[in-house]
Amino acid sequence: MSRPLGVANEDTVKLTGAERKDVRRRSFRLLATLALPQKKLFILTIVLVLFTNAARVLLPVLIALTIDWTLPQVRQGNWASLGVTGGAYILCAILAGVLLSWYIKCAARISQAMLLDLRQKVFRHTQRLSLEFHESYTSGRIISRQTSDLETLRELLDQGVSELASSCVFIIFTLISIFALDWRSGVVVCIAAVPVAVLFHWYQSRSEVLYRESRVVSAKVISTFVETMTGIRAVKAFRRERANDANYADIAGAYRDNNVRSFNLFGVLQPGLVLIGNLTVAALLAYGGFRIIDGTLAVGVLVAILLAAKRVFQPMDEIAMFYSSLQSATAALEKVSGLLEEEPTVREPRSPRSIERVRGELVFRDAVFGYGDGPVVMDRFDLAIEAGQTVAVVGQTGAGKSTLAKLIARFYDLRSGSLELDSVPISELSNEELRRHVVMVTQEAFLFSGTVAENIALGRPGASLEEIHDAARAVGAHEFILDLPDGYDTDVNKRGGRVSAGQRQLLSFARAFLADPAVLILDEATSSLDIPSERAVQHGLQTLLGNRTALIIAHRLSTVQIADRVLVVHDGKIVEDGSPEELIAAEGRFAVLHKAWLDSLV
Ligand SMILES: Nc1ncnc2c1ncn2[C@@H]1O[C@H](COP(=O)(O)OP(=O)(O)OP(=O)(O)O)[C@@H](O)[C@H]1O
Repeated sequence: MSRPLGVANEDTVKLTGAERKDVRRRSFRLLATLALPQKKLFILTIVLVLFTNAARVLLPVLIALTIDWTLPQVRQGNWASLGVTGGAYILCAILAGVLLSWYIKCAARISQAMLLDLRQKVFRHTQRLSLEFHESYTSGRIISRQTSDLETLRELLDQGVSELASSCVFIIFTLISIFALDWRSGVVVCIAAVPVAVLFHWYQSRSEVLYRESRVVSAKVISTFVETMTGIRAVKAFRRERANDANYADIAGAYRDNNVRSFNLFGVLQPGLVLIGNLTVAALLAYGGFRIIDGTLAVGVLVAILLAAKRVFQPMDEIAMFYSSLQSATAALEKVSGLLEEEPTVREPRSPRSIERVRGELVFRDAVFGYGDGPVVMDRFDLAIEAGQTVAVVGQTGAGKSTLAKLIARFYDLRSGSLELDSVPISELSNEELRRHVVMVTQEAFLFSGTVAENIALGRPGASLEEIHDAARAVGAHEFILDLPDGYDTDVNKRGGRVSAGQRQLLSFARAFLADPAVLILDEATSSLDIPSERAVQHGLQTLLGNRTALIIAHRLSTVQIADRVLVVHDGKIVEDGSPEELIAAEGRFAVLHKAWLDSLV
């Protein structure tokens, strides 16, 4: 039987005994790592809970004392006894209030610190996970882990835990006080614990599956929403609105049904507890009444016992609520801990090597690669690219051009064989060093929120404004940047700051220029541009390439003209390799592509 590692069994609602044990163990381990740094505050909170509840429990005992001892004393003229019990009562009431307020503050500090820690852990960890993980685990799911699951945990930690601790201590103290007043009545209250335990067990076994299902369905609601909105252009282009509405209504309906079933279950638990509570008080009253007639119980004691018994069942309501949010939060914790258990497939080397003077020579040897467990995309691949060479990679769609680029950038690791940069396997370089030597400019030319200058500076954090301007000038982006509303300080996400696809491309060239890597990869980098814009960026491109090693993946053969060498890739293999002129003369695949391109220009 396989262990439900990471997010593997995330959508399974009914787990086997062993799976359930594993999932619970990792959830509580996570909770423990979050709680551990709050150790001192926890101890203080426990002490406060004990004292607050001791003060609260003393109140009905003091009432019993007043009825059975103080009143007869006052009748005999001893007014000082009233001062003693009255003063003690006021003192206990004030103490209970002050300690309660302190305790609430401590509990809130603990829960907020734990949540902050968890939120950061989830963010940091999901960022660290490899591309392979993100390609199968949709962003919608991650958003649901980060929002709805953490929100469920927040509800539990914010109110649930503190109320549970307080309620339990209160119940125990109250029970002790009942035993102290009259042990026989204490036994009656304890008997009532049997149906309470049966009811909780019934609720727990049914709600566990329901709450796990709730997490799965809630993640689906969020994922569907996020994916529809991210693909809103395609939705509109293909008129998917109506079909999406129906799909969303089904998923949201399933979530509603799940919630209704949870409420129905809770609707049995809560009134069940109230009923048991009322029956116990009635039993105590009947039993106590007979004993007053017998003369074996004082009236004041019975009043205090009844007050205390009512108070034993009062927090049951809160415990029921807590139990419900505990079940929900446990299901959420199962999912979040699963996500945190995932390991990046592309790992940092334990003892990284370093390249002293990087030249930019790339060598694939007997490289085998496939995505995840999928089919082999590159089989026993060999390729050597000299330092400083500009290599264009062409080939049909799906031939493996982008895969080649992504392997050099180490977005994925090879299944076997090696890929070396200046004779050092790239998997032995630290991520930081590899990113310094190899920069990839992608088609999307993603801009982060912030100013134009900040976006260029990403290429080399800490670069001066002068260096940023020089980089923009070098690739021909300076002029259009100056025309933006605030020049280099223009916010790229604000109205007026939005730039065209070609301008975005130039900004990413400037970023890469500033980074000054030894190896530059341009994956379809100019394909989103129209012919005039492409001409405009050609100059920038030439400057950018300079003397570095460059791998250009281009559908448009105009870019190929600036290459020293052309590789034609087919089915993950290099089928032609030579200078553009040689390949045209050889009349192979490249010559056909080249002719078709020339014809298209006419
Ligand atoms: N993330 C992925 N997961 C699984 N298979 C993938 C992934 N990306 C690409 N592939 C597969 O790998 C093969 C090579 O794809 P690749 O993207 O490298 O081709 P390409 O030559 O760049 O194509 P195009 O010119 O259309 O971008 C294809 O069969 C493709 O289906």
